Amino acid sequence: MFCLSSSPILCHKPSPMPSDSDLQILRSAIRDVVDFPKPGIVFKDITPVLADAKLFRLAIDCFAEATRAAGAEKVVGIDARGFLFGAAVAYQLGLGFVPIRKKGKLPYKTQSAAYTLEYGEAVVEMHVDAVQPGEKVVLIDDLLATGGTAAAAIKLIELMGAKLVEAQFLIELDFLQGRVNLPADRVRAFLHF
Ligand SMILES: O=P(O)(O)OC[C@H]1O[C@H](OP(=O)(O)OP(=O)(O)O)[C@H](O)[C@@H]1O
Ligand SMILES: Nc1ncnc2[nH]cnc12
Repeated sequence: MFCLSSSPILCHKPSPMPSDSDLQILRSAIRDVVDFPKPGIVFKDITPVLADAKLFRLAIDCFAEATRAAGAEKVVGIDARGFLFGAAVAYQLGLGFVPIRKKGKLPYKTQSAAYTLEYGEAVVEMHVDAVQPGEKVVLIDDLLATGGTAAAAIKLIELMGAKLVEAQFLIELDFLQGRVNLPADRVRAFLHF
């Protein structure tokens, strides 16, 4: 699309925020898989959302409208499911996309952060030049459980001097209270379980 605006975000029509009934349809498409990847975990499977064109668009519209409203200048997505939503949102809004990856996958100089999550522990990394000091970034992932992964990602963003304007998730597992490990006033989830 040709555009005269100096702000890339203004080049794109705002996406409509999905209605409550749309969110209900989206919620009912999330599949529970019991005892995956470990006994005792009820895994929230988003693949039925990804596979359905209308539902995938609804999910992207949720993130895109919130990201636009937050005034983000860049989208950061978490390996791997955060890439599926984050990259599409960045494209939709005309913003750059930055991957935070599991240890050993990024080729250039990295900053790293260790963390624990609902079913394990890991290390995530981000390229040292991926975000700029003062840059407004939105963090996107599919799911907030204990908040360990997102807290590590936010630590990387802030170590680089960028400003987290919002951390956004398609799903929040409310009973795990992951928000307490994050800046709760800048956390948004579209579906709650
Ligand atoms: O809030 P937490 O307890 O930290 O858990 C949430 C994280 O767990 C899942 O990622 P996972 O590490 O399974 O990686 P994947 O996206 O590659 O499947 C999910 O996509 C979040 O990133
Ligand atoms: N219960 C869960 N389902 C899907 N992804 C997760 N990541 C952490 N906990 C999860």
